[in-house]
Amino acid sequence: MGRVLVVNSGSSSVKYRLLEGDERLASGTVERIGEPGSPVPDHEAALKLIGAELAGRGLGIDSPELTAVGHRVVHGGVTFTEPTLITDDVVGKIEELIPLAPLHNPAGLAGIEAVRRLRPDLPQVAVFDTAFHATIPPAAAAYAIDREVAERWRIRRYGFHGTSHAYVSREAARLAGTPSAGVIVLHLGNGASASAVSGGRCVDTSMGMTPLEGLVMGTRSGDVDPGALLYLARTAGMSPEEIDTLLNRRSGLLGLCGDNDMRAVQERLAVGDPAAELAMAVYCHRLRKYVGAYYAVLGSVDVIAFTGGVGENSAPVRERTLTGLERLGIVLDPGRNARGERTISADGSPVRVAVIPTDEELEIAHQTLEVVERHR
Ligand SMILES: Nc1ncnc2c1ncn2[C@@H]1O[C@H](COP(=O)(O)OP(=O)(O)O)[C@@H](O)[C@H]1O
Ligand SMILES: CC(=O)OP(=O)(O)O
Ligand SMILES: [Mg+2]
Repeated sequence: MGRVLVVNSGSSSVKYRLLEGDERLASGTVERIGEPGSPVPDHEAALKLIGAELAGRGLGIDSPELTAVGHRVVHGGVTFTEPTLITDDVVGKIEELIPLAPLHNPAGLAGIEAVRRLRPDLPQVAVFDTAFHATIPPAAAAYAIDREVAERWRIRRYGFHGTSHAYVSREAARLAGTPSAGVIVLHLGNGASASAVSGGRCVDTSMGMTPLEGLVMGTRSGDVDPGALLYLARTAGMSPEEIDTLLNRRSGLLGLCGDNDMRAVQERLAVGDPAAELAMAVYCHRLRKYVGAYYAVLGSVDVIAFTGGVGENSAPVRERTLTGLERLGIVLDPGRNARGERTISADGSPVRVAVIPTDEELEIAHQTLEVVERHR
């Protein structure tokens, strides 16, 4: 057992948790980093706030009881397929990957550097979002573009939210009672991704080279015809930066109806708002398509698991995504779904449908301790 601080740096938030074994000593979130009008201009400022909060409770980075710090690092490229003890060399390699994840990797690095300045001796571990997806076979990982270009520019499917997909698929297999289970995980937060997992190994995922491909998200488009982007560049005269902003920040639910928060979309649905109806319809249609695709990829599915803020809390999304799929052996129980029970499929449904709250921080803590103990 040891005491671990977990720092989960997202593009605009930092979540932290201090754990002793599985016991939570402190936790919190700093949000809206760098947004207009926010009191927190950047990740460094967020980390200072967190450091001060912990120090104020006698639990600061300088406390001798602290065994290690675990950081979420979003992009590990092909370089990192395992949680990794941080050294100067590792930091350099994470820096080299910044062009692949310009919004996310600098945030992870800021946390690592902040701790190193205070406690250069303290073991730190990077836990990569991409690592769980390293097992995806070439048939699913390669894009059908010129091989030389793809290799030179490292263009392939990496996948993200791997810590969540790993944790939730393991819980789902436990629920199914067999480690060889076929599992489809639907991680639906602000970012959203689906994965197909067979016997604990990921075989496909919806996010790609960047966290933009796949499902409809709060502000990100997910799948779009790449031809449309060429058209916007050539004919509409949009710059790469403008297209980036369009797809990452002005699309998804926000682009379709003006609200990126699923709760707001649902409230507008209740009063018959047509833009909210379209947003919900596109969101759930995309999800349903990926469920069908991953069903075929796996060949046999034991559990479909919903997780993330939307997956854990939105009965309407779960219902719209999976109703009418009885011929695939997916039989939802409307009462259980409305109550958000752990199992929301009907008794006797060949495929179990489950709501499994994700816990990225706990998973990062476990992986961090494993790495630190291995290096002892
Ligand atoms: N009761 C709820 N009903 C529907 N959606 C919800 C509910 N609670 C939270 N959400 C949605 O969850 C999303 C955030 O998910 P979360 O996993 O917390 O995000 P993050 O990716 O930042 O960790 C938001 O779109 C929010 O609307
Ligand atoms: C990688 C990614 O999309 O992360 P988030 O959902 O935290 O933005
Ligand atoms: Mg999340």
